Amino acid sequence: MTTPSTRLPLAVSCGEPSGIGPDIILTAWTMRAESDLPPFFCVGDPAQLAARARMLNFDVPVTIVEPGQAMATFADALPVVPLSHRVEERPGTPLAGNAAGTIEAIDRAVALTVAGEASGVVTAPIAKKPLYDAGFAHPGHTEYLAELAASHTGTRVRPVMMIAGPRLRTIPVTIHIPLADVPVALTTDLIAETIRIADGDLKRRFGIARPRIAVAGLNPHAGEDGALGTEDTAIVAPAVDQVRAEGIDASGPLPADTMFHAAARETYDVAVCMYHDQALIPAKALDFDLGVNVTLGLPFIRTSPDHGTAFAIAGTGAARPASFIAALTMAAQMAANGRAPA
Ligand SMILES: NC(=O)C1=CN([C@@H]2O[C@H](COP(=O)(O)OP(=O)(O)OC[C@H]3O[C@@H](n4cnc5c(N)ncnc54)[C@H](O)[C@@H]3O)[C@@H](O)[C@H]2O)C=CC1
Ligand SMILES: NCC(=O)COP(=O)(O)O
Repeated sequence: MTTPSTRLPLAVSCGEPSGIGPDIILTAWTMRAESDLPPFFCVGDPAQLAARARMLNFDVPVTIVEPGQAMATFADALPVVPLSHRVEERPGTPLAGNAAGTIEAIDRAVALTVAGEASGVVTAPIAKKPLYDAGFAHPGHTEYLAELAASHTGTRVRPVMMIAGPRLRTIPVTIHIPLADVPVALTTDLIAETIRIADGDLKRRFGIARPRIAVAGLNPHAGEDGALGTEDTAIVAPAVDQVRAEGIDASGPLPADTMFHAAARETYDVAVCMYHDQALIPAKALDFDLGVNVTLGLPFIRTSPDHGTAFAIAGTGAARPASFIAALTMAAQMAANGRAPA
């Protein structure tokens, strides 16, 4: 892996073409000066992006580039590294025929970053269902990026999702699985591994010298000493004990209902939660517009806005770009911190 550099652009994958990905990419580019945006290129279909710009009444010159030309182009035009697949412009309606381009954009953005032509990957949102229908066999970006990373490096990669906002960072140990499967999927090893990855990446990528990690219980009141479920004492607590013995500043299992209020949030740098909604509800409730989805544990930088494809407002001009801008800014900051995992 090449060490990321701030002298490189970020690679933005276009995401679901029928969603608000094109809207937020184009809007962010128009705000590049006022938002002091790090330069980026989009991996996407230039014709589709130009069509969306016209629909939004944006005067955005879309210019096809090689990645190496993006830095020089960014001030005057939106640099686009073109896909080999064409993408049909149909805001609000996901099309099965666009799936190949959506996936190619992720593949190319990762490949260019691994090859040292971009400082990190910022993904615009994908809709899961149209990709599943097209045969995409991964729950989401997070898991797919880990597979791509493993294929580039030859090493197993365990990806960890973190939603990071100005007021709260949370990590779900289990991600896109049915709620009923969560208790079975949770193991002491999985929780301990998640905490270790969080600890390592918060140090390396975010410059937090000794991350304070709060670990949520699974059950109400963290199981109330076994009276409300046994997983907290049998599975979660041993994971916390294990990582504490290794020197990590972890605490828990904590009752999830009382760990997200303002005073409680002052006591930790990240909350490790047991399932998707336990982590994402407080993060999005507090910081939806400024939340960033970061994948920890990868050998390259990846961020994304915390929101989805918002089909109902694609092409209308109603999509707010703030979370995408925060994702760009955070990726650039992580690149400036400059350390890839050992
Ligand atoms: N990083 C990613 O790739 C993510 C993808 N998704 C996918 O997005 C699709 C839609 O998911 P939903 O649950 O409906 O979540 P969503 O985030 O797309 O939309 C939720 C609500 O927030 C609004 N909204 C979202 N982003 C907005 C923005 N930038 N500006 C203004 N309003 C905004 C939408 O209009 C909607 O009312 C699903 O297929 C899901 O899998 C969801 C979250 C993240
Ligand atoms: N709920 C978060 C989400 O769907 C984003 O997932 P991913 O595509 O970044 O893995």
